[in-house]
Amino acid sequence: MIKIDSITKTFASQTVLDSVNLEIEDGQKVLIIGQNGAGKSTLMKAILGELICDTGTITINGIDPTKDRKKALEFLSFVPQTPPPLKLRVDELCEYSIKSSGSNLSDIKAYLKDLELDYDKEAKKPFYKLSGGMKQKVLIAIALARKSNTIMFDEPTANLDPEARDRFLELLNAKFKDKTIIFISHRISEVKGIVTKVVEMDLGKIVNERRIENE
Ligand SMILES: Nc1ncnc2c1ncn2[C@@H]1O[C@H](COP(=O)(O)OP(=O)(O)OP(=O)(O)O)[C@@H](O)[C@H]1O
Repeated sequence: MIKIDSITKTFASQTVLDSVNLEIEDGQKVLIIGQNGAGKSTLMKAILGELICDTGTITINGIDPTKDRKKALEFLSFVPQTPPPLKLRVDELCEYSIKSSGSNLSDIKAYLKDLELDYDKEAKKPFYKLSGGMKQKVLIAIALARKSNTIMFDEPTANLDPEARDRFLELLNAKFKDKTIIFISHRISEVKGIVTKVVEMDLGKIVNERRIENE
């Protein structure tokens, strides 16, 4: 369970997170929505322990990510909005994740296959030379293969074509029903059919929270 209790963060004179309270139960599929600059990515950074808030607390299964980041990150996988320009080859990147997280190559390959990317064909290419959509697929497969119980995606479908987006959602629905999943997206339609709760942010505040029934 993720518990966010009254967090506030101010940069210079701008309050980008303003007394944010949120509880995410195990297995929930949460969409965080809001306009550019609403504070969505900043909230994710706070959950990941990358950002220390001015006030308030966050716990991931009881662990404060700013105090024991290593332990908190065992529970979390994250796919960023912008893939980093890594010079590592795809196989080296996968190897690095396998070593640091205890995942395995056959899972990564299987998820890439589900996303219609042939690992063997791309393995020797430097990551930065892949197309935007291919990079996103590699990062998604690596994140899914980690054994964490929560997966966070910042705009996961931004670089995916409609067919790849459908495959990504099918994969989550088929194999990740038990995981806690947090999406940031501008459109509910991008993650339709999977989300169980929508959290709307505006100017650093949560302005609306609603549950969604998926048939
Ligand atoms: N390190 C920082 N220093 C100063 N201001 C920052 C920093 N990080 C974020 N901000 C500001 O905080 C506000 C919220 O940014 P954030 O990236 O969280 O928004 P967002 O909701 O994710 O937006 P988008 O939909 O455009 O990705 C913005 O006004 C941004 O300029």
